[in-house]
Amino acid sequence: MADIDTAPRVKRQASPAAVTDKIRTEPLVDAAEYMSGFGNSFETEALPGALPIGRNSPQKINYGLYAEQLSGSPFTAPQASNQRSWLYRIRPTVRHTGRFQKIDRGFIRTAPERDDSDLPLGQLRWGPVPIPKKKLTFVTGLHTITVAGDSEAMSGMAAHVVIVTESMVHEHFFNADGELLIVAQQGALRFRTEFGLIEIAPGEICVIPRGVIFRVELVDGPARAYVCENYGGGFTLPDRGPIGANCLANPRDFLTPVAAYEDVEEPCTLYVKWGGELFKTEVPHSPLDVVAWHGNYAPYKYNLKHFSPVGAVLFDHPDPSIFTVLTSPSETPGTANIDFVIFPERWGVAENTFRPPWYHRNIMSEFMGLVEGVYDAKPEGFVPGGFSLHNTMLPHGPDVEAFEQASNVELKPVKLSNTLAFMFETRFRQRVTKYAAEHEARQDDYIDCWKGLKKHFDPKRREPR
Ligand SMILES: O=C(O)Cc1cc(O)ccc1O
Ligand SMILES: [Fe+2]
Repeated sequence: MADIDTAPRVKRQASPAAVTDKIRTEPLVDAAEYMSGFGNSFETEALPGALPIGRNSPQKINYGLYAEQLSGSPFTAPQASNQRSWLYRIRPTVRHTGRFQKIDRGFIRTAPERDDSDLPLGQLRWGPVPIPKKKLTFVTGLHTITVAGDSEAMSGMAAHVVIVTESMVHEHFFNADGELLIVAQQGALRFRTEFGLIEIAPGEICVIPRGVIFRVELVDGPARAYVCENYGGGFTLPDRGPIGANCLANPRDFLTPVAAYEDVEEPCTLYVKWGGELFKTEVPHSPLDVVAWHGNYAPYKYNLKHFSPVGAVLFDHPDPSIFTVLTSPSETPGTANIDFVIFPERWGVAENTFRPPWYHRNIMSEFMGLVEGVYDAKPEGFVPGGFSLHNTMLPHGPDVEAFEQASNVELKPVKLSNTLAFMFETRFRQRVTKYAAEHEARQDDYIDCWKGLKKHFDPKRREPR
């Protein structure tokens, strides 16, 4: 039996999740509650009757709330990609921002800047970035590893590693440069957002759309996560083509929080990433004051255990696109701005097949991370919390050990267990930041993992068909 969480995940009775005196650092008693579905038009209210019925913007709103629209696509985007939500809140967001002050952006970088280092072109791999003793929040702990494309043109991405050792208290953040896909690797994270509460643990992901205000708290100790910042079209489910209506990531397994607000009159700092710079603004109250909302532009989470992989059931190794969880499309059909691809537990059954990834060169660039376990192409050196970069057109594939093993092993059905790797794959080159280039976790000897691949060529050798 696959180890699948069968407990109900969606509590349908939304209880008012209000906090009225101070900002919480403990989970709400009745912690996260979610609604199921991907890209739905959701509606949720933390106080009964807070949502106007049949209209968005009546003259007066129950409880004295303000109505505000948050647009995730141009007003006139085609129906299928049109995204917006209506938020009914204690104060409009314009009251949650004062004058902005530019501050040090730390290790955050944004395309298209070249954060020059002397690192020559090459296949690259890093061990895990250690979790230090010093205090790092979700904002100060963001370390950019690669940038790709052009955030000004709203295309491309950045790959970051975030290390969190401290909860944000009286601090909030929004990113105007892109949406954030967070892949929890070590330790759980609680996202208190304008739209409600999301908790993720290793093996789970969440997506915070561009512009959504949130703060991040620790749940059970320090945390490390990978973050894909998507400057382009919002992540969506890939078309399944001939696979049909089911498998891969199913819409019902995506969870969006129910409304939860706090009515807190205490000084708060709002950090904003805008145009590659970091700003802050101070206001005397919490911005997480949305009592009700409806719409299809909202954060969501997904447990990667619910991904149903489809693969080769007789022979050969399919392209990794078969394992796409989410895709950020570009204007060119079939050419993703980003594909978020996972390599989860699965069975290997293909006959007369070299089962690990083939040796290859790819026009797309591949940033990979490992949440847990072992990746079949790299049994050594690619460790949980680490990451690798195989850039546009750079050759790569299984290391010597994986090649020897897969070339000689008896091909019985084998369960690949204890493994969860992923890839942020983009159509753009990924530029390595100075921080990543100079980091001591970078494995200078990475390319030696292929050094032992020997010449086996023999013009007289024939394999049985
Ligand atoms: O390079 C990698 O390890 C990722 C990858 C996996 C796979 O099964 C096929 C192609 C590919 O790029
Ligand atoms: Fe690859």
